[in-house]
Amino acid sequence: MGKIDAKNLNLFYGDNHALKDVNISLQANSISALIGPSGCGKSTFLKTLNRMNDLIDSVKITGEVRLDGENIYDPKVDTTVLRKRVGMVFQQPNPFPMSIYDNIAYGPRIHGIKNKHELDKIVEESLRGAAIFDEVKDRLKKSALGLSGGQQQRLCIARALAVYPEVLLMDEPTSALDPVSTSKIEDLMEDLKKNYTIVIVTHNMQQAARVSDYTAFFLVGEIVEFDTTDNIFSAPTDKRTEDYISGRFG
Ligand SMILES: Nc1ncnc2c1ncn2[C@@H]1O[C@H](COP(=O)(O)OP(=O)(O)OP(=O)(O)O)[C@@H](O)[C@H]1O
Repeated sequence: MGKIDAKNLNLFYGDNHALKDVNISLQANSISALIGPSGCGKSTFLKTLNRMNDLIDSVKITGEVRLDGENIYDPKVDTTVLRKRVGMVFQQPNPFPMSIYDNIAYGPRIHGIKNKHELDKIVEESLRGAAIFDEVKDRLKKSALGLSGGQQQRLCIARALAVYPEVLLMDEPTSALDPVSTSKIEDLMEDLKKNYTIVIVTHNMQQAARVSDYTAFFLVGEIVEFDTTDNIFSAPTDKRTEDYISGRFG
């Protein structure tokens, strides 16, 4: 059993069958990369892992996604609790228009933490966890919108960490960033996987090869191949995987 197991997972946007019988087991304390051409269902699959697709009216989902063995699509599941356990970082850094401190304290406050001392501790721990504390410690009360793009993205990672998640979903987290910020986030991911299960969508093959332990290759809604990143990049078993990673299509 993995930290997350998808079983016969299908997703339809109206008539569009966007995920076709996806079966995959994602291991704890590892980074799994989702790769594949545009429109093949990577983001859709990522969003099924914390039920973000529930927010779209036309969506129909069959099959299961198990988190620690329990189906997150069971009607009894509280999606607020689920999304606390399975946090998400988006492509564009999206800090709230408030102070750096309040960005991080936002989630914990919603979950009922009011004590200032406790919040101070969470804010510092989360910023340290996202390797940005030293850069912002003297301006915690200043607006988060004054940070650079790379700093904003690390702030968003810190914000995700502040509610003590178990899984971090990252949808192309570095595609809007310069190479230096990208490299900082990649180093950070390596560090974070000691404590979290990370799933990342990336268009960047080099990034998938650099940071991930496992790679899933998606094509028109199906997983063609899922294996260790070493195997996917050095000895793929499916010709379509080989063609994609060698740049013959996509
Ligand atoms: N909100 C939505 N409503 C309807 N169809 C959608 C929606 N989001 C995605 N789709 C469709 O589902 C399919 C998969 O899209 P998805 O965004 O998951 O692909 P992707 O692999 O992440 O693509 P990209 O690499 O371009 O981000 C596409 O056909 C897309 O048009």
